[in-house]
Amino acid sequence: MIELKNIYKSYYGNNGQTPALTDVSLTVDAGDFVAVMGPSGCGKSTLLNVLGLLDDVDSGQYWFNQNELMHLSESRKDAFRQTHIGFVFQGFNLIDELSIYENVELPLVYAGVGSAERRTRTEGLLEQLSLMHRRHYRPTQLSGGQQQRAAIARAVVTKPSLILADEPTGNLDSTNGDTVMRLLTDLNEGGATIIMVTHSDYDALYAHRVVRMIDGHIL
Ligand SMILES: Nc1ncnc2c1ncn2[C@@H]1O[C@H](COP(=O)(O)OP(=O)(O)OP(=O)(O)O)[C@@H](O)[C@H]1O
Repeated sequence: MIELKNIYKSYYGNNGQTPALTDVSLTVDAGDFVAVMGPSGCGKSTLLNVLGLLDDVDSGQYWFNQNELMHLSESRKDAFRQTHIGFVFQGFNLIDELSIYENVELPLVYAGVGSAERRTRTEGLLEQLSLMHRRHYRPTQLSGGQQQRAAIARAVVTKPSLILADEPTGNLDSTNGDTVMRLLTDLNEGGATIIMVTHSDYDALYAHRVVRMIDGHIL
């Protein structure tokens, strides 16, 4: 499903060049559940951003179902991301001005899904994640676990084939963390491919395999 070939990526700024990924190659099959682990600064988030088409690379190829993506125009990358990829960010990235319902529904609005279907899917997920009773609340009025569940609902409401999760339990206690990991497991069993960055050996047990990084390399 996914093949990264010889990816190099540096950040360029006032402090000169900072290499973040050095000759990274990675193959992920459809239906896999991969945990990416490694010390702080080794390039995990950069790798996830590259996989999510949020970051350009200096060189290398990104194949997704036989299509090379790095050469696409920005608008085609946007369209690809909307259709195929769901992101779960560490800091939730929910929009404070919108209700939980509106946050979860938003990707469907962008995708041009009709209102009846939007409602069915949004309510279905909110129900499944025990958030229906909080659907009119703003994100800041929810607990950390509820916010993370809402962020996952938003990430998966378009039924993406690839879910990218950056430390999805990072801000949660163990009970909420388990709920989130079980939810990711359910989505994986439903056919979604998952790539998850984590510092937690416990969370990595939910994955089928662990990819270890150090200094911008995959070991
Ligand atoms: N915007 C940026 N500008 C310059 N350097 C950056 C930028 N973002 C990341 N880096 C550098 O790139 C390297 C990889 O960073 P990255 O965030 O991918 O690491 P990480 O493994 O996700 O770390 P952590 O576990 O602490 O989140 C680090 O050396 C970091 O300092």
